[in-house]
Amino acid sequence: MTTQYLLKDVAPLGGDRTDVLVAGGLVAAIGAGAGDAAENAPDDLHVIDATGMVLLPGLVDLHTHLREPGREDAETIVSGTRAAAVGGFTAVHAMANTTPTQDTAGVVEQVWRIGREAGWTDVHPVGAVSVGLEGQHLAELGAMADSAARVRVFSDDGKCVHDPVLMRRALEYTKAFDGVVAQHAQEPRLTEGAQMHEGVVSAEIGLAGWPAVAEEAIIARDVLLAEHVGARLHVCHLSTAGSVEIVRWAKSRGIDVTAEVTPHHLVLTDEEARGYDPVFKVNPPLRTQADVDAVREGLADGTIDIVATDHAPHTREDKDCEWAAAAFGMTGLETALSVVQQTMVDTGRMTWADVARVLSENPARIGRLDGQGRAIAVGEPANLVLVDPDARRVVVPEEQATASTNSPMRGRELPGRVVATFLRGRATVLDGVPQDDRSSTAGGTPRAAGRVTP
Ligand SMILES: NC(=O)N[C@@H](CC(=O)O)C(=O)O
Ligand SMILES: [Zn+2]
Ligand SMILES: [Zn+2]
Repeated sequence: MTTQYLLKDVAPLGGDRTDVLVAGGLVAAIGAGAGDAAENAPDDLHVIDATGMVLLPGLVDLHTHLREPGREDAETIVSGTRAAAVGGFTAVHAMANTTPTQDTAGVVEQVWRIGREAGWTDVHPVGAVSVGLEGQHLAELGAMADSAARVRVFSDDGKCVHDPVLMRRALEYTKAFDGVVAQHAQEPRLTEGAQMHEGVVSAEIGLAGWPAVAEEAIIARDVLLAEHVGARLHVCHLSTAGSVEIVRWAKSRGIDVTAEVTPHHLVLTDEEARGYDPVFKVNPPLRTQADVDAVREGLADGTIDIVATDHAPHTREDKDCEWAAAAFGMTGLETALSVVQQTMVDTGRMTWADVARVLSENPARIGRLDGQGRAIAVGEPANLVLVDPDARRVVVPEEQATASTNSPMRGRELPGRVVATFLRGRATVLDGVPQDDRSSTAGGTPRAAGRVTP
């Protein structure tokens, strides 16, 4: 007998309060009498008083670095997906810049399978566009698409697919199986040695700059290529006002482009670099307040389709050093929803239904996922996250589930708390706590953090 959950007095998508029964892996009943639909086994009915809480479809991340295989000292598939569940996610896309690279059917199947055995979230490996992310030869895109991992998102993330001919070929190939190329838009020559955003702050503190045009030039080229080929394109971690304008223009022209913004680009600026703390070193770099304002506006008006974490865990050795030597990247899975609440919901720019759109529905659609990002309706798979928007907490990276501590939100007070996460009706998180040893119904028992040896 599997546990059934009755969420009492909950507000689906922030709307009217009602009761929701989760049973048999599904949303089994919605409405005042939902509890009556529970099977006659009171011991197995777990009632949650959800007064004041919001129920959303499980979050879907299109851009997560899980680091396994190769850098299990920074994160593993288990620790990263456990962190994702704590953050309210039920599916993540695992970026391809692993060692070995996720550029063959064998490697992506391995990542997918370890994720499935871990049971914290669905894991959808992203396939590399080029062999070894080297930008020379196309990887075996078709074989990855046809593999058990059913790859639909392809990216050399961390590196830009710079060669326009290779980019064109990738768009042509992925079009054949309804895949998408997710581009890390960074003109390499314009960003050689770059350490932070090029602007007033970089000039004042003496760090080499990464100009906005290095991002915008690639996005402009790629939307034109996508139009020419008739393929779909996804823009990773867009960060400048100019990028928002280009994507807005491309969409108005009917080009099949989608774009993401990270939580950190919604809230932090290049002013953070003044303290030379490498926790704020990230690619693309933190930009100016005008850029932050523009990406918020772009997200609110639908120009930017999704928020994706770009969760990029790094070891202390790779981060606790001088700025120039430190790795690019910051963690984000466990704070993403709070940052979106703080910057978009609590400021009146978006509703909770909009949050569901940008953190669940749209990323699931872009990744062509089944059973994720769906409406909260009777008969749908119970991939859900229960949020208490009135809670507040101070971020302590050492207390997070991720294996790394490079959170730029350290010490900040953020609104909102994930109370529970359900993956196909099984609670991966309850009362904010990951459910390491709960027995499961589908997909195996979640495994505790630590390396899974396949
Ligand atoms: N975002 C980052 O600063 N770093 C990412 C790579 C990437 O997303 O470009 C990483 O893999 O560490
Ligand atoms: Zn990137
Ligand atoms: Zn990334």
